[in-house]
Amino acid sequence: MKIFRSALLQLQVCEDRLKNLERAANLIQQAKNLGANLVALPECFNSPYGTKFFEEYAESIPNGPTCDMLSKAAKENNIFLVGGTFPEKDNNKFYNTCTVWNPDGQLIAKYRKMHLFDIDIPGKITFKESETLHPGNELVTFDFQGIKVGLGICYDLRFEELAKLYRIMGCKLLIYPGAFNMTTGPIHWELLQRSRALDNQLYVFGISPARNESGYIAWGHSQVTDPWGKVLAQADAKEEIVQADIDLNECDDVRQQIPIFGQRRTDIYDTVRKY
Ligand SMILES: NC(=O)CC(=O)C(=O)O
Repeated sequence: MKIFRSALLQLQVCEDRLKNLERAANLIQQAKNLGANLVALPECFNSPYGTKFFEEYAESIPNGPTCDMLSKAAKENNIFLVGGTFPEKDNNKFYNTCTVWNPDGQLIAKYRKMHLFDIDIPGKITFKESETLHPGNELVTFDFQGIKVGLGICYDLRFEELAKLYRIMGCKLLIYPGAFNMTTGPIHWELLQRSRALDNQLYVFGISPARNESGYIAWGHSQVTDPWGKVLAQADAKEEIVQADIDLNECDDVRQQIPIFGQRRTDIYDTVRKY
């Protein structure tokens, strides 16, 4: 499918897991009513974003209320659903994990955040995901009706090598559920997505929770960027659905007209996956 409608769900997340799931299910249905066939949720959509919440809200995959909701919503609405992220528990370890569901409600991909968000900007923000989480060690793609889609989560956006490897693997779309904050969001969120899109000549989706009022405050501004690096659609801070019609001919056009991928000097440098 070369042209399809996508919907990014900038969900308002609260401390009540079941309310978050209900609200997400409702927005998914609204997205379907708008004609979307690829729908994506934000990072940490079943819980507030914070190391003190991860263990309490963690579920094993594919068992648990969050997977149940995602599977049912994908099936009932006959859509591909990128289930944002939620804390995963596996063998007493915790991960920040994205699941993807097909229109039959089957789990078709699972990606664990590879680069944990450990930063310290004095007087602004200190965050250490590695206090409770383990990183994932695998790149993950899925097939959306003939299109290869690569997955990353939030801080992963900052690592160009990951995006480049997905390009090398043949991706035309990268999807990043993410929750940037009020310090890094205004300066980096849009720029990073445009950079990944431009460098790799592919579409990039960034899906944030809506702005909340306390704790870790999400920047919002969920965004769709095209392979020219142009922002096609962007949310403000509140809950909303960002809808965009994606034309993959744009990827082919930019790749043909500015053929940088084949012009890389891989005799001098390269980006290599080590497993
Ligand atoms: N929350 C993240 O993982 C990343 C982030 O906010 C940033 O890179 O800035």
